[in-house]
Amino acid sequence: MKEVVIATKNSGKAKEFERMLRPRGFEVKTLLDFDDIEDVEETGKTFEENAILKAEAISKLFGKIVIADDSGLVVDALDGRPGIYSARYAGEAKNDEANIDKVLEELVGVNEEARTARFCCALAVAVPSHETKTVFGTCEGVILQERRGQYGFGYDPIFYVTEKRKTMAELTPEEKNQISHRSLALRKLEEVLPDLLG
Ligand SMILES: O=c1nc[nH]c2c1ncn2[C@H]1C[C@H](O)[C@@H](COP(=O)(O)OP(=O)(O)OP(=O)(O)O)O1
Ligand SMILES: [Mg+2]
Repeated sequence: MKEVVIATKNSGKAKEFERMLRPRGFEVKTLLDFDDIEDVEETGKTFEENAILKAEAISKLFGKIVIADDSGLVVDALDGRPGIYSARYAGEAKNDEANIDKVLEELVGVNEEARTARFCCALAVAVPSHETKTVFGTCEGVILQERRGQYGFGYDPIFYVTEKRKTMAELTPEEKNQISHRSLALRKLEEVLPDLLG
């Protein structure tokens, strides 16, 4: 089985990559499979820049091809926040529940039509001695006033996908992987780098 390393410590992302890549014949390794790998500082100004920082740092460390994912929630009524700061929106501790509470509080009094948002995902592939490639995927939705659903991770319970009439957290993992920003970006990656994932 071919191995692919994803430079993430997020178990929600890790499960999604496993579910998407295992049927394509890959064994997925993430940073959760290794001890003591330091966090790569996300000092970029865009999802792409942060994905490149993570992919290149871990590729250099392992001497291998590495894919990194930088993603987040962009809310129109909040001028694009939490955006690249999604993981630590309510504080350094990276707490999904606190992050959701903060977004809901900031949107109190904002009516449904103005609660549009999108999930964004930049994937970067770092190949030793080659130029790093990036792709980008988005998924449009609306922020509800309360949580719904048990699946997924992060902001999924408050992100309503209009065409599915469900929140991301009400979709099964398979259903989420058919429409998500992450799966769209991965499909683009297959087009850009067919030798890697084809
Ligand atoms: O499908 C998603 N469904 C719900 N929430 C999501 C999704 N995709 C990203 N998100 C949220 C989670 C986290 O608050 C932030 C990602 O931040 P991001 O820095 O890319 O990841 P992270 O720090 O959790 O792990 P790592 O950097 O090790 O990959 O956006
Ligand atoms: Mg991060």
